[in-house]
Amino acid sequence: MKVTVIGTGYVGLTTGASLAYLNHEVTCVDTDDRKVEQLSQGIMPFYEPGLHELIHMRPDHIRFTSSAWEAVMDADVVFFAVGTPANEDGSPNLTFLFSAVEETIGYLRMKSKPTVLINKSTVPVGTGDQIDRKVKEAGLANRVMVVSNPEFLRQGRALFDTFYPERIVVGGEQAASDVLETLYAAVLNQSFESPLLTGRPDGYSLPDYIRVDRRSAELAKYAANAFLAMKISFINEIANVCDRVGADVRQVAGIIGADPRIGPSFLQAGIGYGGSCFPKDTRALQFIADTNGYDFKLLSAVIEVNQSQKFIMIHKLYEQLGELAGKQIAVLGLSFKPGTDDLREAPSIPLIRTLVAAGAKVRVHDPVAMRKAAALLPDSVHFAGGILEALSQADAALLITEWPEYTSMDIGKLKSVMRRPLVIDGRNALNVSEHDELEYIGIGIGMKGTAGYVYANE
Ligand SMILES: NC(=O)C1=CN([C@@H]2O[C@H](COP(=O)(O)OP(=O)(O)OC[C@H]3O[C@@H](n4cnc5c(N)ncnc54)[C@H](O)[C@@H]3O)[C@@H](O)[C@H]2O)C=CC1
Ligand SMILES: O=C(O)[C@H]1O[C@H](OP(=O)(O)OP(=O)(O)OC[C@H]2O[C@@H](n3ccc(=O)[nH]c3=O)[C@H](O)[C@@H]2O)[C@H](O)[C@@H](O)[C@@H]1O
Repeated sequence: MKVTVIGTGYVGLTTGASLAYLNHEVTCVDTDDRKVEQLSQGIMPFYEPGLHELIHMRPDHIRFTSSAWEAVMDADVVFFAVGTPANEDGSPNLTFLFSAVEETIGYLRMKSKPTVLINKSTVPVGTGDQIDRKVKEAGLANRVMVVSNPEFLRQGRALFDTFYPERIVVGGEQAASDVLETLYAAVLNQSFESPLLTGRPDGYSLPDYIRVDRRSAELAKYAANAFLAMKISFINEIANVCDRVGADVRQVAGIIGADPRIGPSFLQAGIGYGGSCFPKDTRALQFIADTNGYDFKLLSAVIEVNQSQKFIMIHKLYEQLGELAGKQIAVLGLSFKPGTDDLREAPSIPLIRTLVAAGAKVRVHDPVAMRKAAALLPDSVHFAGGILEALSQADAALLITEWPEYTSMDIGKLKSVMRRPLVIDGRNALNVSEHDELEYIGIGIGMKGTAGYVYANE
């Protein structure tokens, strides 16, 4: 099929690259000329494992342009995958989406070929209906259909999630979802050769193709993210109780997660969720509920817990060091999670700003996100060329992102360069043994000193 993807961010580029790999003819459009120029030269605008290689596997099936005109005129389907960032009040900003929609509809007026408009951006319920109304007002109802096709990929695992999804959700009329079933046929019946080194996961079963109405598809996207965010805030609250009563949240999570009604995933306690989606989508759902006359109390608590959770690291640091002024602090990890250089809503940024404001000398390290972080952090922050340089002479180290480089660190070496061997692990990710003699503090696991774990009330 001839596919046009509008927006070449994490979602658009992943969608375009994977459909090109599956032998569709893909044109990716972006208003950012610099991005288009880079992509045309084979340079990735962001870090996503395997994406660069995937695009190079089908160079004849994918092209990049900043002009939507030709791409839309030729297309069987047009994806919208532009950003829907949060406004000040939490509502999603739909300016980019409607600008792309208006432009596309303008071109569709001059085209007789049937076209399906597929919205992949995360949008409030009713947005698809609004697009549909615009299509009808333009007199295109007989040849243009509008569907919602929410995206569930995770950054850092975008290709894996795209080739091996649990479900593909399509909201819209039957004829349009039939077109998408053909478009995604290779994924739905897994009739492609895996482009990923990992291959098809053991025990993987074919994805469900879920046909629903457009509004349910739109709401399901927010509901999925809100539920996952709720699991994280829940386990973080349990972790905070663990710290006070002398229990280990890792053990508690293991026990509750063994119940299939709860499930083991998204029960990793730490300093909370970040990224471009959970924070924005939870606020958006709260806004949607609110403006429709419903006070979503549970969701408000999820958001509130997450906002304070990151600062638990600072409290723990004060407890240990008393005063932060003049102290040297190493920060390991800047991106909002491993496998990405994305810093949107990354807890590292407010944490580092707080440390600097308290007078601490901060050295940071991240395997991929340092270049992007430079623009967001105070000038006094030192960007270390390596992990040991970051830790050198540190009074304490904060582990913010659980990159494998950090979790596999040689503890002996780490201790040998630090002034005080104090590590606060915001992800409970370090494997610290009895003999390490590290002052190790996690989230909801007490403090490990030479006398074993010590809890707040002991
Ligand atoms: N990042 C993620 O992991 C996921 C994101 N989503 C949703 O997908 C949507 C896109 O997210 P990302 O890919 O992260 O966004 P992004 O911010 O990485 O990329 C959006 C792209 O759209 C381009 N753009 C904006 N207006 C345009 C226009 N009128 N015409 C052409 N290009 C235009 C921008 O220049 C940018 O390159 C959002 O609604 C997000 O909530 C959904 C699932 C996963
Ligand atoms: O709508 C989106 O954009 C996407 O949002 C998330 O994906 P992503 O933000 O890439 O990352 P996750 O792996 O879900 O992690 C989000 C945050 O939660 C944190 N997290 C995750 C799991 C956990 O147990 N504990 C925890 O603190 C991570 O550190 C990270 O900061 C969802 O997992 C995707 O399904 C969804 O498509």
